[in-house]
Amino acid sequence: MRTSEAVYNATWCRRLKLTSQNVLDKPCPHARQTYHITNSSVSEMFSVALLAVCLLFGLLYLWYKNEKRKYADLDKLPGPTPHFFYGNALEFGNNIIESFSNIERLFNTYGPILRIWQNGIRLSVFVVDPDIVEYFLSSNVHIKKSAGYDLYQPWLGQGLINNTGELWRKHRKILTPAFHLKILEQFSDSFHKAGHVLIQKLKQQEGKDIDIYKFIILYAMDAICDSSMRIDVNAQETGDTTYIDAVKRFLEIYLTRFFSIFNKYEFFFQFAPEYKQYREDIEYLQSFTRKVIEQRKHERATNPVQEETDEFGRRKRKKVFLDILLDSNSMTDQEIREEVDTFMFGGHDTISSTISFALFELAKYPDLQEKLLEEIEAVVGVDKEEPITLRHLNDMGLMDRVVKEVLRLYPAAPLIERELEQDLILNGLKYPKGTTISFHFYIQHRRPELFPDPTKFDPDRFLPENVASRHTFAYVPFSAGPRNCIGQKYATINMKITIANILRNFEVYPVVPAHTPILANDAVLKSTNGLPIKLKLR
Ligand code: HEM
Repeated sequence: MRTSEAVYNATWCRRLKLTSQNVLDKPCPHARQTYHITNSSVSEMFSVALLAVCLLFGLLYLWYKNEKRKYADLDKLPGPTPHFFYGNALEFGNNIIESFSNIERLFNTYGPILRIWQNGIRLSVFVVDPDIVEYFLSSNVHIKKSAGYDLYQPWLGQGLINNTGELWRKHRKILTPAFHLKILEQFSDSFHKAGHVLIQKLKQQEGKDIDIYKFIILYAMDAICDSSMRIDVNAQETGDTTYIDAVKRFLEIYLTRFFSIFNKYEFFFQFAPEYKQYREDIEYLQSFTRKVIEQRKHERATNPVQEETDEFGRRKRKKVFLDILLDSNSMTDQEIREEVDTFMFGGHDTISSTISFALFELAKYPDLQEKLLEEIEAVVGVDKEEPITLRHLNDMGLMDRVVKEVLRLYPAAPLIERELEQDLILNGLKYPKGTTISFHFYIQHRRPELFPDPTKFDPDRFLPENVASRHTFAYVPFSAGPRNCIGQKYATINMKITIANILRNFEVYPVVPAHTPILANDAVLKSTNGLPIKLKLR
């Protein structure tokens, strides 16, 4: 026994009228008692802790079972065997090429509607069945985007692509007039102006193997900035790809995070090696937009007249997209910045990808090119400088079918998602609130049941008689229903004018040996190994 303890016990024994002799000669009852109290409190504490842990695990287990039970019906859908913790998250691979081809494999294995456990307790339904696609996309209730869209937020904030509910309704209402045909009509000037530079740049590439995407993306930057914000960024002249590169890196990380188990959470992702660059890119992209807005505000303040002339049409131009936001008076500076970022994102990459795929496909079909040229010349005339108007485009049936067929084979937005905000019963299955519905347009557009001989490039699929016999929701490159693409008309006009201008100036050839694109989805469908073609001046 230690001295201090003996003194302590002796004191207590005196108080209890025992002699120190008794205390010190015999085993002291208090000393024993003290020892026993310590021992039992540790074991008691241990038991309580154990009980608490068991209880916690028990509760977690019950919660896990309960969460899983919500999906009892949907779990009956075909799909790969899930792991209890990470579900089917490992099915997608580690990069955008793997995830793209793995999704195709899943549909080939399990059919047009399958279930994927995102983790142990959250389930997604993947669909390429037009009936189910119609049910969800045409709904006014199921308009909420899935949690995956939150990954856009660091860049796009609460812009139109991300937001939902009342905020979405308010912004959609403010923005819709910006895409009125009257406004779009003026945009053809911008497409011609930027297109003129594109043709000059392409002339310097005559006879060479070129990746056409690299030229079109700079063109699209000039076109979107001029048409919707009336700002000259001169991307084609300067060859400055800083903005484009930052978008590319952001989107690649976006899709990798989308399918990752941990990195989709900022808490984990902040430790990833690419995090610093990611943050710098976002800062660059947002400061670019802030500058554009400030520039426009300054111009409006110094030159309040809303009508301008330009070197091409000398037309009087009215409000553009950014003016409508600035005039709305019901949006904060941050909301305006987020919508401009959203339009920059929606407006340049999708269009560039589609125009590039169109030229890549047309290069393989010289007869089709000739027919298109005949159509263009019959409608617009043989003068290559004659601007193509919306009225001209209305008379170009073949061009319309070609662009539609390109978007069938290469839908620029190949995957979109919704998250259910309430329970529903569909085809006898309960879809609980929180279920993610994934629509895979790339796979759907290549289903042989919907498009026979699906890999064949055949614009005649869009002849009226062929369209009439198809499900209305078999072909949905711009989505459909209340949350369809607000930029659909803008995109179509831009793409048709650009393709027509290139065909008026060049014959397009494939490279030798033939090139097979390796496709991937980084939110926009891309060829990861480029889209090489050859041009010959007409
Ligand atoms: C080939 C070109 C394009 C394709 C294939 C395309 C496709 C789509 C698709 C499929 C959606 C639905 C997204 C979803 O539900 O998650 C969408 C939405 C959207 N698109 Fe496009 N898009 C294109 C061009 C454009 C352009 C040029 C702009 C803007 C100038 C634009 C702006 C938007 C916006 C803001 C939304 C969100 C609409 C909303 O939720 O209310 N898009 N687009």
